[in-house]
Amino acid sequence: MAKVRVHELAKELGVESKVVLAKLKEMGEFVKSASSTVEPPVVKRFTEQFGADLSSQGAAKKAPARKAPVPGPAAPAPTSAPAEQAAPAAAPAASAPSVDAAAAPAAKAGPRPGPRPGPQQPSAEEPVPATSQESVAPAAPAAPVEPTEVSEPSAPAAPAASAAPGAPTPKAPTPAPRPGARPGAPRPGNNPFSSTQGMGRRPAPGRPGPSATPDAGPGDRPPRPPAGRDGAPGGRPSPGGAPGGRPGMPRPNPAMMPKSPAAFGGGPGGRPGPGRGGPGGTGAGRGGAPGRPGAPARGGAPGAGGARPGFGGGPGGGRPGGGGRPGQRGTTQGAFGRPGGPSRRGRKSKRARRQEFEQMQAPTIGGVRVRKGDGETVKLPRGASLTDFAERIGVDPAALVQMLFSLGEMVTATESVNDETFELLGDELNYVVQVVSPEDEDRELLESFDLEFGSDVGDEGDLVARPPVVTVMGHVDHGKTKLLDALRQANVVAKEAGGITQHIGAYQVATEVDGDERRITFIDTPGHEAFTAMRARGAQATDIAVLVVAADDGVMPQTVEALNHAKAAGVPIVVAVNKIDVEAADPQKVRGQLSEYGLVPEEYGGDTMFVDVSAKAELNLDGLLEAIVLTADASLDLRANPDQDAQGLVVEAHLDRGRGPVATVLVQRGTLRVGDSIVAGPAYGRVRAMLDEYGENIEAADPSRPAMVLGLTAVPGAGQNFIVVDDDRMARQIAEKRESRERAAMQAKRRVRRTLEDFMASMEKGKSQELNLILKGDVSGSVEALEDSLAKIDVGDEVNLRVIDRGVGAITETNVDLAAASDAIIIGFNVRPQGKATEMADKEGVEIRYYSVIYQAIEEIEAALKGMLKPEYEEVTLGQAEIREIFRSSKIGNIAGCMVTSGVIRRNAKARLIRDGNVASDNLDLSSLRREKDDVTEVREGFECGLTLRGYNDIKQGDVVECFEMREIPRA
Ligand SMILES: Nc1nc2c(ncn2[C@@H]2O[C@H](COP(=O)(O)OP(=O)(O)OP(=O)(O)O)[C@@H](O)[C@H]2O)c(=O)[nH]1
Repeated sequence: MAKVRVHELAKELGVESKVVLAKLKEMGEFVKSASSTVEPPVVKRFTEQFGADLSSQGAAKKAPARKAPVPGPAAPAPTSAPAEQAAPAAAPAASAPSVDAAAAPAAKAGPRPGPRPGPQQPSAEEPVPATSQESVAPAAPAAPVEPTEVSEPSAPAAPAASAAPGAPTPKAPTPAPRPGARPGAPRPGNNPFSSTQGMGRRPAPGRPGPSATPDAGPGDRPPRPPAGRDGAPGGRPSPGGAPGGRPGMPRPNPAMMPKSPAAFGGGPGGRPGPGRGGPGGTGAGRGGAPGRPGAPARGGAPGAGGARPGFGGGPGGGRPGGGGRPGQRGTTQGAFGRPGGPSRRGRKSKRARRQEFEQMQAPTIGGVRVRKGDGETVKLPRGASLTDFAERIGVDPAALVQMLFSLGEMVTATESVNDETFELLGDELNYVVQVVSPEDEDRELLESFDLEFGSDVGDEGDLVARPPVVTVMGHVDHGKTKLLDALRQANVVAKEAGGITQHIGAYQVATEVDGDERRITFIDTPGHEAFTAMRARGAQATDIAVLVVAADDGVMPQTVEALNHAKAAGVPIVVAVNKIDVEAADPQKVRGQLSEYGLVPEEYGGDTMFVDVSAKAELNLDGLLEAIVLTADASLDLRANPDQDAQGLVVEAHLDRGRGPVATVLVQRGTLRVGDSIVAGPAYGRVRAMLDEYGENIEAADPSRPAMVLGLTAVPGAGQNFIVVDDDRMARQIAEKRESRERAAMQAKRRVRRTLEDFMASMEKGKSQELNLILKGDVSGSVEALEDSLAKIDVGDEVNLRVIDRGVGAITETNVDLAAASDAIIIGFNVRPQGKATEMADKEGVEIRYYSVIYQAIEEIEAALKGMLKPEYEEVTLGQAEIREIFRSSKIGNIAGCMVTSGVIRRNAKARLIRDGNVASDNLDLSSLRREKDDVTEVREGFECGLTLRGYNDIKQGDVVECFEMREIPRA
């Protein structure tokens, strides 16, 4: 607040101006007269030191008057405003009258205050009663302060009590004692802030207080109106700053200025306490005495707040009784920003706190710190690598590698990791790792559209028998293809129709078994590779496997392999002992051999049907068909619901020039119809037309029926499932999601590989680079021609081209393996990949390039080689600037004040310093550039600028700074 004049201060304290003048002079303050102004800090100190005494003196004089008000509970009333404000708080606690009110707060506070204990309590009690009466008076001189407190309430109130009781005199005595006690506490006034306030206010009112003497009592001082407040609970409050506080505040007393929260109460709780107490005391002295004294006292006691202020004094303490309030006050103070400083905390926080947090979260395993999870689930596709896992949980793959190493497992970042290892890592890092197969992922995707693949809709009654789907497997050259061809011819229906003319990947034949026409569907792709590939995709198209064994050759490696695959898939086997037309045929031997593998012929008591046939001579083909039907009937329940949206598998697919994507699908359940919206793998569309194996259009395909579907947007992969959905939109959405997932998976694999390649290349090859190629062609002539032409490409010594393998024929998995191991690219000249080579190449990130024209291959490879050449650079001068002035900065170094004389000067460009026409220094970095006070990226000719050259200070007026940059020269 504003400055206060001596006479105002005197008035406030209820004494004569000369008294104040004298005291001020004692304090060493230079004051001339009653109208001299006193600075707030001085007022503060003054009130702290003499306020109590003076006010008590004053109070003494006015005592009478004071009392009046105080006493009655009514006290509050008069006070009105203050009282009211304080009232609320007080109310509760206050058991007693007005005064109590004040105390009340304290009371609550009490708890905390705890400190106060002993002494006070006693006193408190006494006081209490007094309190009730009110009054003020009390205050023993010395004690003054404390007494003021008033408290009343509960024990603690003690202090207050003293004051309060205040009944004038009588109380006084009591108070006295306590005072002592409290006082002990800190000297109230010491804390500049708190005290001040406390005192300040109180004083005023309390003046009386000072006198402690009850006698004088507030009454005397008429002015004391405040007393009223005091009396009223309100009074107290004021100190606290609490609402009540305000009231109290009225007093212009500079001391009150509290502003600083601290002032208020030092301790949160504190403030209230004391102050109030005081009040109580007050009434009379509202302050006066009480206030401060009390405060201090309490404060003291409590220790805590003690200091603070008088008022607040010890919150707890003070209030002895009531610590309760404190609470509140405390809060309030908090609001002010207590001590401390939030700011400081905030400043430090962000970074420091995050680090701390991460540290806490990061367990150290094997010396590596990796952030720990919260037990969340991480789904990984089967065969995922540590890099995949690291990406999902946002950590460095290298840390996981190191961590695993310390756990005893040596795994590279890109290597596929088994489920157990992920489980182990998950446990360590607090994640639940779920290895999800692509099929599971797809299932989830379909579920999100409320679709389910793989099960029939409806109940038993809806299921209808369907033909078995058969795959023919066996050793090389044992006659699989021949047999499939022969069986086509065996198709009774086909025979009538004139034979099958189309190969669509699967076909159906009809035969008669026990007089019934039975159909059988054959997958027209022999060999267990296709069968296995489908299974790898989670597709099981086959119901029965026909194992072809040449009677003249017997069981061979692939025979065993095939039967193992079939067994693993749980597919019943029918053995076709082929080539019985050959002389060397020994069908019995085959039976004997296979028995050793668990396939025991029925005639030997087993359950496997062996059928002797000749594909070439078309012998006993009907017998084989019958055996298939019988086996199906005996071991399988082949039924499906034909009345639902169709589902099934893609058996084969390709891009047809005229018809676009074409896919042969095998319906497994439901009926596929022209016009259906279908999604097959990442392809979708509406079935525009369907053809059967005869090349004829069909409108519908029921379970086990293969059909060639036209109308898809893309070519799906063999083994992928198809499903009919409600509309095209849903089909598109599902397909798009599948596609993006596949793309992401593929990119992830490739990305990893590239990174590794780059790393290895830089490590192993140093400056030179090498392009490894594997050449595959349709004929040896083309491969040689290609290699010769490549050898003639001249791109200098920096790049080496190396053909690490060459050969005739399809691109095989072996080729891909080698390419992956050597970071090579495979060039296919008029050849295509074989088997799973494409799939493997995708997985390994091996690039396969196909050509049918040699010069095109040469051209592209040459371009690739050039792309690998290190770029060449040339210097391009940007501009020059003349140094006109030099500004020296201890921080930045010498700053050149320049005028751009030509071109442009650009920040971060290169620069050279030219002095007297000679290059004084070259290849400098133009690290900062300014126009006026702004950082700029460039300054053009005719403008002034300030610039610095990183780490270079040897500049002089008249020097020229030439700015240039290096630009890449495109290769011819
Ligand atoms: N004598 C005789 N030769 C047969 C019979 N079945 C197949 N062959 C011949 O055996 C050879 C191999 O027949 P494929 O049908 O190509 O045998 P595959 O098992 O399909 O062979 P891959 O496709 O290489 O696995 C051909 O020359 C056929 O003509 C048969 O029943 N009797």
